[in-house]
Amino acid sequence: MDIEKPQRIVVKVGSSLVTNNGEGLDHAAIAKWAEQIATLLSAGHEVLMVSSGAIAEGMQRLGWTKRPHDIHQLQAAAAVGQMGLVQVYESCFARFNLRSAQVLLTNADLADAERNANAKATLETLLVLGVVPIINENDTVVTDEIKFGDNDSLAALVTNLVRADLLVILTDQGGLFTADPRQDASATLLNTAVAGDPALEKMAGGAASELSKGGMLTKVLAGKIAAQTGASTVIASGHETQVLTRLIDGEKIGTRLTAA
Ligand SMILES: Nc1ncnc2c1ncn2[C@@H]1O[C@H](COP(=O)(O)OP(=O)(O)O)[C@@H](O)[C@H]1O
Ligand SMILES: N[C@@H](CCC(=O)OP(=O)(O)O)C(=O)O
Repeated sequence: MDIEKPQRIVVKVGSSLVTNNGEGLDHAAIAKWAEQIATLLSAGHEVLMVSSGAIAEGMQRLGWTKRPHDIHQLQAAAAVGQMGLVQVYESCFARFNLRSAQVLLTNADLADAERNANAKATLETLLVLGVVPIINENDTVVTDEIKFGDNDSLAALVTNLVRADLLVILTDQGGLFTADPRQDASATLLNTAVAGDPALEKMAGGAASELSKGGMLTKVLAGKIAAQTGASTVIASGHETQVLTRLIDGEKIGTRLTAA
C-alpha cells in the first residue's frame, strides 16, 4: 500500500449490497469492509462511509415483506432500521479497535452555509480522532431523497465537503456497463470515462430492486458532482474480494470516472 501518499476516501455502500436478499443486513459483508477500512487507516488513509440500508433493515425489523408506498411509513422504517444499521457497523469496527460515529445529513443541510461549516468541522474532527463516520440521509426530515434513493449524491456532496481525493461507490454490479446488464446480456463494462460525459447518463438505468432506488444514473451523476472538487469516482462491486484495499493499491477494478 502506498503510504507515501495517504488519501482521503469516501466509501458509499448501497441498499442492494448491505442487505442480504431481503433477509436483513449482511453482517459478513459489513465485517469485510470494516476489516479493509482498518487496513487503510493503519496505512495512513482517512475513510468516511456513506451507508444506505436503513429502510431495508427497518422493513425487516417491522416484518414488512413489501416496500410501502406511503412516504411516512418509509421514513418510519428508516428510523427503525438506522438503529440496526449503526449497531452492525459499530460492532464490526470494534473488532478492529476502531470507533465509528453516526452522522445523519441531508442535501439541504449541506446547502446551508452554517450547517455545511458545522458538518465539515465535525467530520474533520472525527477523522483527526481516528473515528470512522457512518453517514446516511436523515430520512426523518426529508422525502425527496427517499423517493429518488439519493445517497449517491449525498456521498458526492460529502466528497466535496471534506475535499476527499476519491469516492468509491460499491454496488451489486461490477461497475457501469454500456446498458443495464440485468436487461441486456451484451452490455460491456466501461473501465474508465470522464466524469460528466453526457453519454454515461444514457447508459445508466434504474435500480435493481424495490429496496434500492437510485440505480446507476444517480451514481453517474454523483461522479459528476465529486469531480467538481477534483475527486475521481470508482463504481465497483462490493462483492469483489478485498475491493477497497486492492483499489487503493492501484488495481483497476470497476469503472473509474476521472475529473476532466
Ligand atoms: N448501465 C448500467 N450498468 C450497471 N448497472 C446498471 C446500469 N443501468 C442500471 N443498472 C442497475 O443499477 C443497479 C444498481 O443500482 P441500485 O440498485 O440503486 O444499487 P445501490 O443500492 O447499490 O445504490 C444494478 O443492479 C443494475 O441493475
Ligand atoms: N437513506 C436510505 C437510502 C435509500 C436508498 O435507496 O439508497 P441506495 O440504496 O443507495 O440507492 C436508507 O438508508 O434506506
